[in-house]
Amino acid sequence: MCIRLFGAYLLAGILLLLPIICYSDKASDYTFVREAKSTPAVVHFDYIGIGGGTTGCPLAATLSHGAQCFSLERGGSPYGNPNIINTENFAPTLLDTSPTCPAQQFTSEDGVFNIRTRVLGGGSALNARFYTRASTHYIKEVGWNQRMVDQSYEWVEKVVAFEPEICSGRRVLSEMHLYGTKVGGTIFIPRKITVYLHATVQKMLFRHIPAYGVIYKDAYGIIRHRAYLKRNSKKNRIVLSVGLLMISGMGSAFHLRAHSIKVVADCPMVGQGMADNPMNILFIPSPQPVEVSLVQVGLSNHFKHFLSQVSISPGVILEKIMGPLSRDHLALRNTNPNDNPFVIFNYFKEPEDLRKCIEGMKTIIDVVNSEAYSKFRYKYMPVEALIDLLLALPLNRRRKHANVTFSLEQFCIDTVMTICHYHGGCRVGRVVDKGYRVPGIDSLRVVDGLTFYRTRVLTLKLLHMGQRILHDGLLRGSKKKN
Ligand SMILES: Cc1cc2nc3c(=O)[nH]c(=O)nc-3n(C[C@H](O)[C@H](O)[C@H](O)COP(=O)(O)OP(=O)(O)OC[C@H]3O[C@@H](n4cnc5c(N)ncnc54)[C@H](O)[C@@H]3O)c2cc1C
Repeated sequence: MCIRLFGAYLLAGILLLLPIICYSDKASDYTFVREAKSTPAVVHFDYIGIGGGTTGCPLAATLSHGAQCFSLERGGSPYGNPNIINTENFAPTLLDTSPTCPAQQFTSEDGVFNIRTRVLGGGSALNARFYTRASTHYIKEVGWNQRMVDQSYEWVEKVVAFEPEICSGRRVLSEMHLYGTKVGGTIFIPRKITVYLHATVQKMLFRHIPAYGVIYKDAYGIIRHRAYLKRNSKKNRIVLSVGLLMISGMGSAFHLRAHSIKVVADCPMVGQGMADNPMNILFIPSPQPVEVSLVQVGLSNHFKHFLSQVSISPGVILEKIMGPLSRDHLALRNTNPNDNPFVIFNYFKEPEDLRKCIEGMKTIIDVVNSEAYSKFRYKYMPVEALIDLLLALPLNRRRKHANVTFSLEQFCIDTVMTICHYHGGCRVGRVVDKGYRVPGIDSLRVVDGLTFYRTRVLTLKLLHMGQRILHDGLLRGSKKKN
């Protein structure tokens, strides 16, 4: 599987591809978005969402139908930030290392540079805008409702996703996510959402087993804020992303005790099974100017289209492996939610992943050597020279072996990068059940990218999960059995 990327984000910064001013979104009037430092010390809500990212925003919008919903995001607003709203700043945003920047860099134990997001909208505010539908096989496998899935795709494709268009600029998807999410055929306008920015949740609060609230820190570093679930609410839930599970006391008891964390539930599978889609690239210098754009063509469904377009668009060609079999784990280094954890993905541990990478690279080389591509590369640079050029760049922190130019197997291993599609670590059936509950903790749902085990159909999943949680609350409200 290959994807064409004109300006792979890390390389683009290094290689200074041509900046072209394209488009920028205007900040919307978000009266429900506030700074955490100006908030009361104690608040009560029906739902508390931790993290205002790709998962958190649409979930909050969905859950706010008929309930008071509170969303806590550790980053700031993407609006007015030129690094986020303009496509040409894609690479500089990812290379920014300032303490509050939207893209918090980390390096996995594999020696591969990676990104954690820190901004309202999360990955949707930063990412490369590549969107695909999931296969019907996948939808059946995870047990989702096909009718609702189809409806959701229609909505996503009408409101959020759009056809690739060179120089169309970036859209901040969180705007769509916060304003309305379609559930069961209706667009809800989330008047009952309150979003706090620069609100870093420190941990969840448990009374015996039920989760009943969270403690969060504001931009001044003050940890006096508390948000509690309303006691008399029929619907109350905390919905969070995974990292905080361990800090809050859910994980391997052995690991938690090593960090002096009180064990709420011994869940040894939390953090296990982490995978990341490995990415390998070739950079092909072109005698012709290269226009900057993000990932806009996926070859899974559009391979023929891609090949037909190759002659007009030189640049970087990459391949990534979707749903790699190689997996490893995530563990805490300390109890600060802002610090990066220990993460190892063990890329290419499984021979099948390596086989796919070699196949992908062979396809890329065939494209580069094709007649159609010839005017977009220098004739005196054979593929070996392109590989040598790549090796001269700080792609990762891995050892480069002597045979890397001649062995595609070694090339894959030594030059592996990431496309930031890490997943696993809190898988359905291992940590959470099909309703995204940690068994035994009814007031808690864990929904984020780490609950995936294979592919990426996030927006769709959120629409589905929001409806499930709502439905669950409504059933509880009417005293029906769960
Ligand atoms: C550079 C890049 C390019 C990508 N390109 C694509 C692409 O083209 N197509 C695609 O489908 N996917 C892409 N992805 C992946 C996609 O964006 C992610 O899979 C998705 O955003 C994950 O959603 P999430 O809700 O799990 O996490 P996020 O969207 O990262 O949201 C997590 C949020 O939680 C907040 N948070 C974390 N801890 C706390 C805390 N303690 N308190 C309060 N808030 C907290 C974070 O600040 C963040 O905003 C890309 C990702 C990156 C980084």
